[in-house]
Amino acid sequence: MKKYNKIFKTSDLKEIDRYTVEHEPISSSLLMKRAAEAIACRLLKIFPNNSIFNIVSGVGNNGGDGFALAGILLEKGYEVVVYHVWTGACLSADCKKYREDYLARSGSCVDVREISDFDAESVEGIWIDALFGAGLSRPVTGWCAGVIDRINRSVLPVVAVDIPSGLLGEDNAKNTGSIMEADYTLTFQFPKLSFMFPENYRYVGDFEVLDIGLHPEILRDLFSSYFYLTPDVLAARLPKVGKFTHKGEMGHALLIAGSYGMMGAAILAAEGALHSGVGLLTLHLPRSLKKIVHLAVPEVLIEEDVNENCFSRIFDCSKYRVVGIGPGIGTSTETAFGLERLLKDWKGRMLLDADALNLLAADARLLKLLPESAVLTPHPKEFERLAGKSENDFDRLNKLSIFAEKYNVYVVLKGAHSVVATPEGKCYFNMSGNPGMAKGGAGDVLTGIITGLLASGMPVPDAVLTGVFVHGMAGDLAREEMGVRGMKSGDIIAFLGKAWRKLETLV
Ligand SMILES: NC(=O)C1=CN([C@@H]2O[C@H](COP(=O)(O)OP(=O)(O)OC[C@H]3O[C@@H](n4cnc5c(N)ncnc54)[C@H](OP(=O)(O)O)[C@@H]3O)[C@@H](O)[C@H]2O)[C@@H](O)CC1
Ligand SMILES: Nc1ncnc2c1ncn2[C@@H]1O[C@H](COP(=O)(O)OP(=O)(O)O)[C@@H](O)[C@H]1O
Ligand SMILES: [K+]
Repeated sequence: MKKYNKIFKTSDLKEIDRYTVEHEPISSSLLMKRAAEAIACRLLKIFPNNSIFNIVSGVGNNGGDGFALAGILLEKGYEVVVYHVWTGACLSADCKKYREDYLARSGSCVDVREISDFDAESVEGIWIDALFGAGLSRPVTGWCAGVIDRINRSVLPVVAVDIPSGLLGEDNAKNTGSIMEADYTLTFQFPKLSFMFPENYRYVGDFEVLDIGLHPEILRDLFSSYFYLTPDVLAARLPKVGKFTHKGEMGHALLIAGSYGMMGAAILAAEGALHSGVGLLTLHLPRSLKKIVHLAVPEVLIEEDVNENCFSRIFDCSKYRVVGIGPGIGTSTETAFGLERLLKDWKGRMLLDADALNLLAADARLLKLLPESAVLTPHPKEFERLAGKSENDFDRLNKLSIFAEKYNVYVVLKGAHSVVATPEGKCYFNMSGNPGMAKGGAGDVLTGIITGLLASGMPVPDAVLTGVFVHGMAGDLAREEMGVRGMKSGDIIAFLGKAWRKLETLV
């Protein structure tokens, strides 16, 4: 079974590097060349019309990547200038080698030993940031910070090699030094943890992970509690749907959603579940509102609440494999009572979203009633109500992990890189999705998808991770057709079938 890809600490890179050099085996300078070739290849695809490259190199191996890249671009006939910023007196061995190779081919190089040596104003083309990489050990201050600040004031695009210079790989929240504001970051082998945080988008820009063939054994064996989701791994975990499968096997889900004025949430969630393989779906609805839903989603079975306008009580859940509750249910006292009764009675699979989470936050007693391995899908505001304010994105991630462990639940913190925290203290970052999904109702669709997958019997973590990824994938397909502005939450549903097909073809 394919394993989920890990996000390592930047401080782990030295060990991964050392292991690769020893066991592939490959010399460190050839590994650097391989990395530079991967950067060159991607760079020329992103900027097909650019002919001038201004590479800012430091003295470590990130600077070495810069010189190796400069050599490759020079050979291809591009105009290249390296600004070699002497941030320290000693060059790493490979930086020295590729600097000498580059100079031997009459590559243009400006030695920058103080800020007055660095003129960023008359420059054309694009900037390549190879000043500091994973070896950054402290915030960047002094005249080196001036180099970063001048590039940040430039209007030219900036592409960071491995990591924007000055950005710390994990907790960057208290960094007071200068940090490069890249438009793109081309990072080696795995994304760095700090790339996942909204706070750092202004530095990282859009990032891509380049496979530079670091040794699979060390990537497998080195510990990390952080992972990122890729379609190949999820596809390999999709259960087969057999020829003689019947609807009973695909599972019967109960969705408790909607209230007066919020029936759209129920419809979106129901559609999400129906397009994610559920065998049977029952929607539990306030009495007066069932007609609207039956016309919109004829495939669902409907169960009426005793209350006209909101959810108040469920009497028997025994026939369901999963109960999903929350989208659009409101927070009335009747609904709070209904949720409390449900939590006291139901110990099976469960997903809680939206107002169900707000009700949990309002009454901490309810948290203790959560069934084992329940799934919670808060957005950041809902999570704040549940777990309190966070000082910054890194702090929020820690809180999330602690919360998931404490209550023995899976928590999906929704966002551009939604993160799934597990009861075992692991965190999985989603890599699909786009800002076109930042629209009301997108979360309701996700609730439906995960509820549907839980009904089909998939292991809980696989159902949650697959649901989060495929939701983003459908959003990405919708964006391809109608763009970030043109798409709406219902379009995520419209493209769910194609997203499933795409994932299934990777098996
Ligand atoms: N791992 C791999 O498999 C591969 C890795 N590769 C590349 O290697 C990069 C990591 O290289 P690296 O370890 O040499 O670190 P890098 O960031 O270039 O420089 C460290 C230097 O900066 C200095 N320094 C630090 N902070 C500072 C500050 N605030 N202000 C001033 N100086 C500061 C530090 O000094 P010191 O802390 O020792 O005083 C040291 O001199 C990685 O990001 C990737 O690009 C690829 O080649 C391919 C394979
Ligand atoms: N910028 C973004 N990039 C990727 N996905 C996003 C982005 N903004 C929102 N989403 C996704 O859209 C969904 C929004 O959910 P939520 O905030 O609960 O919306 P609602 O409550 O209106 O349904 C989440 O799954 C989230 O991950
Ligand atoms: K860099």
